[in-house]
Amino acid sequence: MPIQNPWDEEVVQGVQRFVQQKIIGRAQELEADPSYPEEIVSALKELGLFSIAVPQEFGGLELSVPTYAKIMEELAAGWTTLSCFLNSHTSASSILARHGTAQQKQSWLPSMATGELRVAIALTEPNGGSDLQAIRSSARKQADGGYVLNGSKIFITNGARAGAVVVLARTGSGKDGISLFMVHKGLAGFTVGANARTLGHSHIDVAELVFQDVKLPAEALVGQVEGQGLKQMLDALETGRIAMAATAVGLSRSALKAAQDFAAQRVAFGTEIINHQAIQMYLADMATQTMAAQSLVQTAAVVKQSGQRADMVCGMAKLFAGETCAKVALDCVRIHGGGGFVSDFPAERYYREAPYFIVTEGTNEIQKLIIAKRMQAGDAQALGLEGGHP
Ligand SMILES: CC(C)(COP(=O)(O)OP(=O)(O)OC[C@H]1O[C@@H](n2cnc3c(N)ncnc32)[C@H](O)[C@@H]1OP(=O)(O)O)[C@@H](O)C(=O)NCCC(=O)NCCSC(=O)CCS(=O)O
Repeated sequence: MPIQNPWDEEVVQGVQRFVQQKIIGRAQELEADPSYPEEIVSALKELGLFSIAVPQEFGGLELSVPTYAKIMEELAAGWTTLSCFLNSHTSASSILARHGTAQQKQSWLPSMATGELRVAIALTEPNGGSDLQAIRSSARKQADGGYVLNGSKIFITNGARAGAVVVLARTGSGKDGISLFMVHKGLAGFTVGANARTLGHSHIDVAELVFQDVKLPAEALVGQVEGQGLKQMLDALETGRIAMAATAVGLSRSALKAAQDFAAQRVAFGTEIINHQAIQMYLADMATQTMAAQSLVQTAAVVKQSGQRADMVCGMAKLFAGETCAKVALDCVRIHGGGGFVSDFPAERYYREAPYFIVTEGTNEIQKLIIAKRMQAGDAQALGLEGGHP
């Protein structure tokens, strides 16, 4: 019986064609080229991929979460950087689509859909990132209804190239004292600091953003309600975690393919190394773990699409896919032997890129805390994980 995939096949096939025609065989060269791949970003715009979470009435594709996840996987199977161009922008679009006022949607979403306006999300601060309630950036309400924003953010993906940023800031105390703001670049007092140098994805900005007495209009407050920012962001992070888990699956698939191809042509002890059981054991584990991660990511995407709270299963997908990716990338290096340690083969790049999926979008240790907390809340039962123990 054919498996009924939960994603939109036609859209996914279009992305697969793009990856096949424009990326496969070029990723090493693209990664090594220090210039920014404008041509590739433009192609992503032409494909409509900056509009994945934008409702159709604002010019978007309004794709389902399973389709989004599959697209991220396919892009990453070509070059993980492609998915990293899209993740925070898609999270920002979904925040506006789900929580923005009619006026906010009208003024932001059409230009975000074309990619003319790229938007980043800014959570992490110099004093920490795992504990979102500990943020220190503040937005003080003014007599005219506007706000004055102060604080700084670090490690902001696409932060330098984005034309605007969704900023998490304190407007009061406690968990209900956090709000989200749409902040345009170019506002007085908003500066972009240095881009961090990173282990992989050299074309993705990892920027510092500084806000010094930035005057925001009242309309900058997402949804025009204070105190909802933490929940709005935690909800968006569920999709962000699925997206990064799917990207990790794409990378794992590439590492698996590279390892298998190398093993099929490399000769040792009188035969191609793929004929040695030691190598077969690795390949079998890599394939099984990659497929398990792929299935878990799609399960998380289906749960998220259903509208129910999905942080437990999204945490599981991000945890498992991230750890699998790191392991599969390391095994790919092992199978390449010395060749895995030099940049002539992509194995070395996969190995440098993989740890990103352990730490991004909430570290994997944070995912474990979320999973354990939601088990206490009964989500394991809802996901069908409860046993028959009396
Ligand atoms: C670890 C955390 C989850 C800890 O959260 P807290 O313990 O501080 O908060 P909670 O008490 O769990 O929740 C507060 C409040 O929100 C509600 N909630 C929680 N989760 C959700 C959800 N998924 N959807 C909706 N609402 C949610 C919860 O019920 C509480 O409300 P009530 O009390 O019930 O009314 C959190 O701090 C966390 O996730 N930390 C990790 C931060 C993170 O992921 N950072 C990564 C940043 S982005 C990045 O890495 C770069 C990528 S980029 O795109 O640039």
